[in-house]
Amino acid sequence: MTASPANLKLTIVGIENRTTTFTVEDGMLVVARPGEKKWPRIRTTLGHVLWAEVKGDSLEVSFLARRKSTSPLAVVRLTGTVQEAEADLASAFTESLMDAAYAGVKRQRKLKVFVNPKSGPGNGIVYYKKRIEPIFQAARCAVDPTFTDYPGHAQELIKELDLEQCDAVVVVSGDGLVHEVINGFAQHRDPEGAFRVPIAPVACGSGNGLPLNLLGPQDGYDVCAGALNAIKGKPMHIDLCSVTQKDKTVYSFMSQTVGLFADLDIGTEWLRFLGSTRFVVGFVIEVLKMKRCPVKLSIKVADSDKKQMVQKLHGYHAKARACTSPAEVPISAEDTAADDDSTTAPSSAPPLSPTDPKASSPLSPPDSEGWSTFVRPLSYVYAGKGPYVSRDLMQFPVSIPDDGLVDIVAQEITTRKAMIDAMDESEQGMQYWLDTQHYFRASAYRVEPYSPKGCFSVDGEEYPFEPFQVECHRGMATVLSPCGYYQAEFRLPDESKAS
Ligand SMILES: Nc1ncnc2c1ncn2[C@@H]1O[C@H](COP(=O)(O)OP(=O)(O)OP(=O)(O)O)[C@@H](O)[C@H]1O
Repeated sequence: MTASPANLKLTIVGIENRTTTFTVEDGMLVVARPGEKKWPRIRTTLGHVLWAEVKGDSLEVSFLARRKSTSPLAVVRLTGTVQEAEADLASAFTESLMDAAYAGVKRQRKLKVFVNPKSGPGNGIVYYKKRIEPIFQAARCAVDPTFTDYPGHAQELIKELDLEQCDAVVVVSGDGLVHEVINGFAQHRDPEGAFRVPIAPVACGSGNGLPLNLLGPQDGYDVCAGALNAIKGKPMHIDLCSVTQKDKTVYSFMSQTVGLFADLDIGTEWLRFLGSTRFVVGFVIEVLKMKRCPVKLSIKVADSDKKQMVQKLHGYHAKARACTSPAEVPISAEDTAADDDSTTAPSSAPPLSPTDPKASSPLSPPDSEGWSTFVRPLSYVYAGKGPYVSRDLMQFPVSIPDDGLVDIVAQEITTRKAMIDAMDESEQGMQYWLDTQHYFRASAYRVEPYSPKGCFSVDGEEYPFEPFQVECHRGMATVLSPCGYYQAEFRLPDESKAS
């Protein structure tokens, strides 16, 4: 049989004594099972095929598929007996199907898996055993699982990771355990080699910013989509931020915050049972308190024009989508402010409305080294990489994965109503357009508290409320991604209304 993915077809009668026809057409696997009542015709992309083989007279085809376009992914494993007359055709079919399903991807990855039994509402172990492990087994991956026993357990083990024996580190948890893995890599005897090992997050926590950014809002919380990404995702570089306090440095892949959102992150541990709703409830509680954030914020600004930042994002996405492989995703010179002139002043004044009486820049002029100071009273400072920090909040909508710039939101004190209203479409990042929400892209920034009391959160984990400096390091870590860029759509407000 001269099988190519365009014309593959196999009809056998050996699966549950029914005639089953497998067809590959237009990059899809179609399985027709006329006698099957519940799911007679399954259609799924070749990328969702986990395994296909004939061994002796046994056929197995395993894949992920959705019953409806909005359903989560489910594992389907079809096994049956192949008659002697069908054997050659079935072997040729499964070999061609596997070639197409794993084009450009190493089969049977070696996966180091961490499962946090305590993350989010505490479903990690159940999800792992019932939904994730069967996918790894179907794909014949070599899996080394650890159920973490205490905070810091994953970090201790990752420091000693045998890099030769690991194609990816899978983190079945929230963002806190990813933070541990990143900092374990930094302490590895070969940190450069360790940071080349890609991380594949599978969402089981409360925030799950990283899986949302990599898999998008539809699949971000789908543990099957996360498992598939671990098996087939392609390496994508992301920036890390070093956060230095006194003589200690930690690495942050997602966020650093002081003020309202830090109080929320740290102060709502008791609401963990609510899952991601914890952050919505916590936000309302903190807005009602409306505390000031007593800090001095200094920034090495690269960009602060909101519309231009959106246009740059769109330019980046257009190029990224034109690439077939994440490794090819380019960053154009005009998108890479971190390269040469990251210490220059903002390209234009922040977009305050023309009638705003305070329509002067909220930043002091830059000093000789390019540092400016934010000069208005603050409610919070929220900085980070990656658009989503949780399902309900696209905090950094114009973030680009590896351009060496960290996004910084400086929220000026405003009314409670304005803060609550702004959260209305915060899952689409619409708070970005608030006049009182100042947004900078920067190579570095510093925060110096004026008061001894407060909370400081890095990737959702608590750190001392003491001065800190952050520097963004271009492409320092690696994650797995289905497409090579953050999957979050963000438009100019007039475009959003038009659609
Ligand atoms: N067995 C364990 N018992 C208690 N804590 C643990 C255990 N294993 C890991 N941890 C810690 O649990 C903390 C929270 O984990 P994680 O961030 O993964 O979940 P989450 O907070 O629910 O999610 P998110 O960070 O996305 O909001 C991390 O600081 C991690 O170190």
